[in-house]
Amino acid sequence: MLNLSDFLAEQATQFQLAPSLTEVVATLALACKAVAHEISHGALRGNMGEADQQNVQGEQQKTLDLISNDIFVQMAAQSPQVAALASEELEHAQIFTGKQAPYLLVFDPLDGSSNINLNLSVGSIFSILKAPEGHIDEAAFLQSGNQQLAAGYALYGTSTMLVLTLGHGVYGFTLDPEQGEFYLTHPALTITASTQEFAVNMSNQRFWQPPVQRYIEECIAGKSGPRGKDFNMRWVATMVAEVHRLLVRGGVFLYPLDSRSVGRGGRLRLLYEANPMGWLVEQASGLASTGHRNILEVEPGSLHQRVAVILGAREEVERLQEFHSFTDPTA
Ligand SMILES: O=P(O)(O)OC[C@H]1O[C@](O)(COP(=O)(O)O)[C@@H](O)[C@@H]1O
Ligand SMILES: [Mg+2]
Ligand SMILES: [Mg+2]
Repeated sequence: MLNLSDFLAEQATQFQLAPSLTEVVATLALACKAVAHEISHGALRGNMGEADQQNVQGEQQKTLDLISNDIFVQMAAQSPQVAALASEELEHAQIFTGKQAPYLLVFDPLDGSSNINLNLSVGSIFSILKAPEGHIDEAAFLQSGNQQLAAGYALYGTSTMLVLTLGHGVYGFTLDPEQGEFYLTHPALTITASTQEFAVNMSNQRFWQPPVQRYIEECIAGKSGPRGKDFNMRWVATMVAEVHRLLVRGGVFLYPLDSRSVGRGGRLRLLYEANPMGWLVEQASGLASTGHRNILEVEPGSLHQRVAVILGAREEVERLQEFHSFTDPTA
C-alpha cells in the first residue's frame, strides 16, 4: 500500500507540483497525527469540551479546540513554507514576519466540538493558499475557494483518516496506529450524482427559507411524493464526518441560511469550513453551492465570514439551486 509521502512524491511528479506545497501537506499530516494522539486519551484527560476547567491536580486545562489549535500553530510556525496562518480559534491572522514563504494556511483545528465529550467523531479541516510576494496582511487571506492550492481534513473516527485534494482528485489515507503512518486506502473518491440520503439539522426546520423547506418536504414525502423514492437522513453534527459520508457513500449535506443566521450570512465559516470542503466535494464530482451560487466563487469579505452551505450529489444540489432560483438572492 502506498504511504502518504510516496503518494505526495508521485503527485508532485505527475502534476508538476512544487515540492514546497507537498511539504506543507506532510506538515499538516503530522499536526493531524498529533491531534489524533491527544484525542485518543478521551476522558483520561478530564473534560476537554469546556473551557475554564481544572484537572485533579488543580491545573488549568485547555479545551481540545485550543490544544489542537496550538499544535497546528506550532507546526506552521516551524515550517519554512508557511508565511502566515488563520484559524477558527484566532480572531486575527498570525503573520510570521521576516519569513519569506510561499503559502498561507487556513484551518479549523477541531471541527464538531460539541461531540468531544461524547466520544463521537470530530475532525480538523485545512486549506493552503498562495501567499502574496512582499508584505502580508489579513487581506491576503481573502481569496475565493477556487484559488486554493490544496485542501483536506482529518477525521478522528473509529480510525483516523486524512482526506486530501491537490487539485487532481480526492484521496483518503488511513493512519496505521502501529507504524504511525498514513496509507492510501481510498483512492479517487467520487460522489455519485444521485442519492437517497440527506443530512440536515431538522430541529432548525421552522427557520429555513422556502427553497429548503420545499426540498426537504419532498424528500420526506418519500415514494408517494414528487420524488417517487424514500430518503434516509443522518446528522452527526461534525461537518467533517458528514462530508466523509458523502465521499464514501454519497448524499447531500445542508447547513442552509435560516431566519436566525441570515444577518450573518449563514452558520458555517467560508474560509476554513465551506471552501476546503466545497473543493473536495467538487474534486469528487459533486457540487458545492450556497443555493444561489457556487461556494468556490464567493469573494470573502472577512477572515471569519459565514456562508450558507449545500454540498454533495450533483442532481440534488442542482435541484436545490433550481428551487433557490425562484427566490431573491438578496432577500
Ligand atoms: O450543532 P449544529 O447546529 O447541528 O451544528 C453542527 C455544525 O457545527 C459544527 O460543529 C461547527 O464546527 P466547530 O465545531 O468547528 O465550531 C459543524 O462541524 C457542524 O456541521
Ligand atoms: Mg468547524
Ligand atoms: Mg472548530
